[in-house]
Amino acid sequence: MIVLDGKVAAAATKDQLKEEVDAIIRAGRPAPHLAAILVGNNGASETYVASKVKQCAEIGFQSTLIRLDADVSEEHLLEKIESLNNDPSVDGILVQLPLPKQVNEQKVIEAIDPAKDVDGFHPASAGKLVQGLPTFIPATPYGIMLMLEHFNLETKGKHAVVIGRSNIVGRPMSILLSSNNRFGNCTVTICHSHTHNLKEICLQADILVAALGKPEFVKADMVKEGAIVIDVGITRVEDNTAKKGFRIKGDVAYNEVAPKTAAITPVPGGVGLMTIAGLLKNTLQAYKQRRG
Ligand SMILES: Nc1nc(=O)c2c([nH]1)NC[C@@H]1CN(c3ccc(C(=O)N[C@@H](CCC(=O)O)C(=O)O)cc3)C=[N+]21
Repeated sequence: MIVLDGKVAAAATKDQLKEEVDAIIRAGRPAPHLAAILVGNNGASETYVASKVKQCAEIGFQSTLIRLDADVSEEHLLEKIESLNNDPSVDGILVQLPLPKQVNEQKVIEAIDPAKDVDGFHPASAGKLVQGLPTFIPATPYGIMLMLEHFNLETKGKHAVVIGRSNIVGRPMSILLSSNNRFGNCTVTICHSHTHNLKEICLQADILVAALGKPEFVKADMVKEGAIVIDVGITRVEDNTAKKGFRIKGDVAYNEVAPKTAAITPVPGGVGLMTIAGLLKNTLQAYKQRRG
């Protein structure tokens, strides 16, 4: 069994990015610039956005963090996005989700200039992904692809089962795995809350992607011997023995599942770190497309 270490794979991606940014800076050109909008003060969102900003600095990107109050109006948030759309120094725009209930998330996603849509959540980006056209791939599925690439795992012809059909992970992941490319060409089954016989379907998976957001949902009796297991879950569960008062749990019961697998991603330290690597890669891509 190999542990698909996100720290190792993300470091490799970031080293490549840093080299490219160094060359850009040496040429006297401006650095790629990511603008992130964080609304309110959700603990997990704070952690993720802080990590994104820090990692931008590590590879030489410029970043701007815009913080808005939890009770911000939709109108004000849309105005902020419009000003970032119109700011030529901004290459990528990220609005951290989830948003408070007075804001229509879909409206916000559609307000972002597709040329700066480094999350790949805009319907124009999602549509291109479905048609196999070049686009911004949502960061988590992109990160998983980079992980498969780093560890040189084969996907062609395999049966991939994706649990979860969200616009940010499950659905784009299933599209990528079924696409005609190096880390696709799978036969894909998408499972969700209405799926009958989930366990039997999971047992047929050569590649099992758990992206449903239920801690330790995937048990050993749902996993085929020798499968590749990708755990996208990151739920904070209360734990008074932990320093911060919580622990992070994946969607896979790691301890019982890992021994059966050929390869598995840990949580934390797996897909989450690759998600940020995917976002950074998209930001450099946006820079190149916008500024040559
Ligand atoms: N517009 C938008 N884009 C996103 O890409 C987006 C989002 N909204 N909302 C929330 C999800 C979640 N997400 C993560 C990013 C990093 C880690 C990460 O770094 N995880 C580390 C640390 C975990 C921790 O310490 O909490 C790990 O898994 O080892 C996890 C999850 C991005 N998301």
